[in-house]
Amino acid sequence: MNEFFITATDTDAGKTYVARALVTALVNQGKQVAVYKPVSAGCELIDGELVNEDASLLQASANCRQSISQINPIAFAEPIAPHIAAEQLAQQITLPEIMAGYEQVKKVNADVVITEGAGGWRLPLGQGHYLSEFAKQAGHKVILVVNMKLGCLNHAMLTYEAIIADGLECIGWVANCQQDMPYLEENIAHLRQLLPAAFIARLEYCRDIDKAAASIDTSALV
Ligand SMILES: Nc1ncnc2c1ncn2[C@@H]1O[C@H](COP(=O)(O)OP(=O)(O)OP(=O)(O)O)[C@@H](O)[C@H]1O
Ligand SMILES: C[C@H](N)[C@H](N)CCCCCC(=O)O
Ligand SMILES: [Mg+2]
Repeated sequence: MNEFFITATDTDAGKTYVARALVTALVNQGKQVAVYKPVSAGCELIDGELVNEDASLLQASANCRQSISQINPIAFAEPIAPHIAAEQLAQQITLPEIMAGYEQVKKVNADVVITEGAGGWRLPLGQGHYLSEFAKQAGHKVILVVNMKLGCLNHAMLTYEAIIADGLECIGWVANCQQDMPYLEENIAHLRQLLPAAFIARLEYCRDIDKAAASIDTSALV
């Protein structure tokens, strides 16, 4: 089983978008693909269950018939930093809970599991822990989504450095070009030189996820 963790330069950078495109590309190659979104904040209450949009979108792209609660075991209603949402409810987000949720996902026996983080690499869980520790404990390979906008060079480099300093492998990065950026080509060219990871995709603004999927080079993932 191949296991990947999607992180990004920031929240709203395109992790879910890239994860959906990647899942779609792998499903189109005939793979069984499962998904995991361990922690979410920003949910709708549907039939008594907190449903996060990322989890629903990932569920719709994947092909392992997972429930929303299996995909996203830790969910908070408010769209805020998850550990603050937990604090407000006098709850704690713990790594064992996140690992236990992942054990359930592994039982699906998929060929590939794509996990989407929340926020950026160093997302706090509270009590001095971070979501990056889950990626490390689970031994995931990391894919970095760079939201192409002014300031992304610094964010991309710092994120890459933190992934490596944590002892994980960053196997690839995606340039997510969802907005106009002056000198976009130059910025991408510099990142290709600066980031020692495979350039997996350049994604333009596009609402058609199948088109985005077709732009992904999955060869670095095998
Ligand atoms: N290349 C793109 N083309 C069109 N829309 C995009 C693209 N990239 C991202 N978006 C849209 O931008 C918004 C933010 O992207 P997304 O939800 O994937 O970010 P995220 O990193 O997953 O955020 P979060 O930290 O909340 O999980 C979404 O509405 C998404 O559909
Ligand atoms: C609500 C938002 N869309 C994400 N789900 C959570 C982003 C948390 C970011 C925390 C931080 O690093 O400041
Ligand atoms: Mg997301």
